Parts: sequence; structure tokens; C-alpha cells
Amino acid sequence: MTSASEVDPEAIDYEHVPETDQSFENALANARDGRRLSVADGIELITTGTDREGIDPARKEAVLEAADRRRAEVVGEEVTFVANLNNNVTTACNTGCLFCNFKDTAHAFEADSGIDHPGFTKTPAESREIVAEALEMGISEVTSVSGLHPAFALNTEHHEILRAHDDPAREVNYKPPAAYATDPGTYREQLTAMSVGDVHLHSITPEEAAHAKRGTDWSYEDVYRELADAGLDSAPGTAAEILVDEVRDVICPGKIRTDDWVAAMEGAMAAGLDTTATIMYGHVENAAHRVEHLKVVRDLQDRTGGIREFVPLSFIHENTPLAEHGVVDSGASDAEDELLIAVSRLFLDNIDHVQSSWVKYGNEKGLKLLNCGADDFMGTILSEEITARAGGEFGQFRSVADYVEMIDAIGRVPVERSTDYRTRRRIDPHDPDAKPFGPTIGPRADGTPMLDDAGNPDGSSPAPADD
Ligand SMILES: C[S@@+](CC[C@H](N)C(=O)[O-])C[C@H]1O[C@@H](n2cnc3c(N)ncnc32)[C@H](O)[C@@H]1O
Ligand SMILES: Nc1c(NC[C@H](O)[C@H](O)[C@H](O)CO)[nH]c(=O)[nH]c1=O
Ligand SMILES: N[C@@H](Cc1ccc(O)cc1)C(=O)O
Ligand code: SF4
Repeated sequence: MTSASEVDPEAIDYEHVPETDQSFENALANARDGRRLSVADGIELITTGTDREGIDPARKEAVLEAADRRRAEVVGEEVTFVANLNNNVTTACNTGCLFCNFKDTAHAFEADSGIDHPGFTKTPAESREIVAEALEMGISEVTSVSGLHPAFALNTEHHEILRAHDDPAREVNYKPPAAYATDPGTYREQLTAMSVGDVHLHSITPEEAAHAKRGTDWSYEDVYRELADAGLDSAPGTAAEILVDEVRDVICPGKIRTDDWVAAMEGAMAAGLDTTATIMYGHVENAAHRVEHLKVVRDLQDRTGGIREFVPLSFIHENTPLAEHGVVDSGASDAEDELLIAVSRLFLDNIDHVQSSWVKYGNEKGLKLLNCGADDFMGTILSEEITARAGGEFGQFRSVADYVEMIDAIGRVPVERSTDYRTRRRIDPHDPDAKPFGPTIGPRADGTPMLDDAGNPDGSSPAPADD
């Protein structure tokens, strides 16, 4: 497998390059008039014109303004967020993506490895306890994404199929749970465990679905149906990275290819699940790749209609193999982030919601992006590991009160939403009866704040001692 030390950024020779026979002015007129954008239009807008070097500030403002106006037409002035928990099950993963510092080599997790490592694996019982506790705090959603642990199988039948291979470790990346210090259980068991009460369970990325069917002839739809039966409600469209294979060949040669990612998403939607779609940008890809990616997502949505939000993930570079080996020395610039959000809004004319992720951008830029085409501000999450391990520094949670204050400060309307956006609660920041602000949509949510001022679960601090 390629390691980052073998990637020479100077030697990457891409077939897709940001050259077009379109003009910036024509592309902008198409965007303003609401015509469906071509890839050439998208490239002109995201580069502020291929006729000149660098980003032109006046042209950039014109693109951001067109996107902000489109956002207002499509979804109005509401800014949504979800009261959710991230519960990632394991960091054990051998896939070796060069942008990822979440994973730890799975070998270190073996019972007799003797290797000290910073990773974790939770049992289904542990996952259940964590979700149950957060449910009491008022969450309505659990998001769970994990490393591709070699002992993970869909269910007991899958374990038998994997075990029957001559050399399971080499052929199908499988080792039995008994080899590991902690047994993650099956995907079915983990989802059953996390599906507490009526919480919305958002889990199993296309890459995880591929892992949950490895070594079998099952379809993605079969896998997602089985998991829906265990309690899965919707699937996160991460693992998308850049949906152009020449970029995947560089940053994630061990991952499924673009057509397989699309097939997994179609399988999830055929099984009746909603999905989201993501892009992870700001590493070795160029502007043409970003727009080609948007085209893959728009085509998929034309066929399915099941993608409810688009989530741009700006690459956090610091502690990743790509940065450690000098392949990249930064992520995207502020202007690139703004244009990515704006062109996503304009290009994806069939997806209503574009997320601004405070995990990636922080509060200040995150709020700015809500004026560049985005309308959703992510979730409370309560725990964050992927970005933090890569060097991100924007923390582990936002409270409902944080959301109300921030969204009000930019003159928009704070709205707590369910994962599928079908349930919404508008919050009046100036209504004294609405204070203190807590979630109300989750099955156990009664408006009590989830966190106290110190960021601890509200009610968890010990009562002051009597004197
Ligand atoms: C860490 S993986 C976990 C789930 C599963 N292993 C997978 O790959 O689908 C989830 C997503 O996190 C994102 N991610 C990982 N490292 C990142 C980084 N350094 N900066 C931004 N996003 C990152 C990628 O888009 C990736 O698909
Ligand atoms: N739930 C969302 C997250 N969660 C944080 C992730 O676990 C992760 O840290 C990272 O975003 C992976 O790249 N992040 C979002 O950006 N949006 C969400 O809706
Ligand atoms: N929550 C978003 C995006 C996301 C989820 C998990 C992650 O680890 C990263 C991003 C989704 O539904 O897809
Ligand atoms: S992005 Fe996912 S598959 Fe790739 S190394 Fe990280 S955890 Fe593993």
C-alpha cells in the first residue's frame, strides 16, 4: 500500500485540471438566474475565473452573494442544529488513509500485542450505557462512525463466512474477536445496543458497509436492510473524501472507489434509509476535482432523492501522514472554504441543506459560512475524536444556549431540528420563558440544558457539601 512518504506532490499528474471554455461572467449569470450549473460553470465560480491566477476578491463576493440569496430562497432565514451525540465505537483500522489520524493500527489491539496505543474499542454494553446517559440529557440523534476493526462482522453468519476463508487476515481483513483485548461485537449488536428508546441512529458509512459485506456476495441493500432491522435510521455519507478516483489513489488507496461509494449510498436509500453526503477537501485535489465531486453527488440525488444534507469537511492537516511527510503544509484557505460552501449551494440544486461544521471551521468562520450558502450549523455532538486527533482545536460540544446566542448574533432564527429535518422547533432567543435553553425534540428531552456552564452534563456536579 502507498505510504505518504512515497507521494511526491510535484509528480502528481492529474487528468482533471481546472480549465474550461466557459467564462466567469457566464457562469455567474447562470448561477444568479437559477439555471442548472455545468461542471465548467462550477469550476469558473469556485476559482473566481480560470482566466486569472488566484482568487479575485470582488468576484468572490459576487459568488458568495449569489449563494446567500439562493439559500434564502430555498430555506429562508432559519439556521438549524441537532441535539446529538457522537459515539464512535473503535479506532482500530488497517485501511491506512493518508489524511486520517483517527485510526490506530489494529495489530496493537490484539490481546497479546504488548503495544501501548492511544486508541479504544467499546463493547456493545459500553456503547449502550453512553447513549442511554446522553438520551437522559435530551439528545435526539446518535452519530457513530468507526475504524474498520478486523473483528467486525455484520452478524454471526458473517463471522462464519469470514472464518471459512483459508487465510482470513490476508484475504478478507478478518481476525476473530478472541484475538483482541476487547470484542467490539458485531455491527448488528452495536446498532441494537445504541438504538435506545426512540433515538435516531445515524451510522454505517459506505466504507463501513463495504466492511460489513466483505468476503460475501451480499448487496449493499442487503447489508443496510439487516442493519435497519437492528435499529439503524439513516447513514452518514462520509468516506466520500473526493469522489474522483485519481485523487482517491493518492489519499486513500485502501478505500472503496467512487462507483462503490455511490453503490453503497444507493443501497442505503433502496433499504429505505435517508443519507447525507460529504466532501473532504483542501489537501491534494484541485478545483476541478471539487466540482466533479459535486456532480457525482448531484447525479446520485437526481436518481434517489434521499440525500437530506451536504456536509463539507475542510481537511485538518496538522497530525496527518500527508502533513508529516510534507505532501501538504496546510488545509484550505478561508476564501477556499467560503467558495466551497457557496458553490455547493449553487451547484447542488436538488439538496436543500448545506452544513457549516463548527468542528472544522470554529465559531467565527462557521457563522460567516452561514452567510455564504450554508443553513445548518451541525450538532451538539458532546464528544469529538476524529478532528481533535488530526489537530483540530474547536472543542467537543456546543450547548443549545451556545447555538441560540450565536445564531441570534447574526440575525437569523435558531431552530432545533430532528436528523431528517422533519421536526423543527423555532426558538425565540428573547423569550424569557424559553430560558434556559435546552433540547426538546429527543425522546427524553424536556428543555433542560444538556450541559452546565462548565460543559459538564447538567445535574452531574456534586451538590455542595453541607457545613
Ligand atoms: C475517520 S472516518 C470513520 C468512518 C470510516 N472509517 C470511514 O472511513 O468511513 C470518517 C471521516 O472522517 C473524515 N476525516 C478523517 N480525517 C480527517 C481530517 N484529517 N480532516 C478532515 N476530515 C477527516 C473523512 O472524511 C472520513 O471519511
Ligand atoms: N455529526 C457531525 C460531525 N461530527 C464530528 C465527526 O465525528 C468528526 O469529528 C469529523 O467531522 C469527521 O470529519 N461533524 C461534522 O462535521 N458534521 C456533523 O454533522
Ligand atoms: N454528521 C454528518 C457528517 C459527519 C458524520 C460523522 C463524521 O465522522 C463526520 C461527518 C453526516 O451525517 O454525514
Ligand atoms: S478514514 Fe476511516 S477507513 Fe480511513 S483510516 Fe481513517 S478510520 Fe480507517
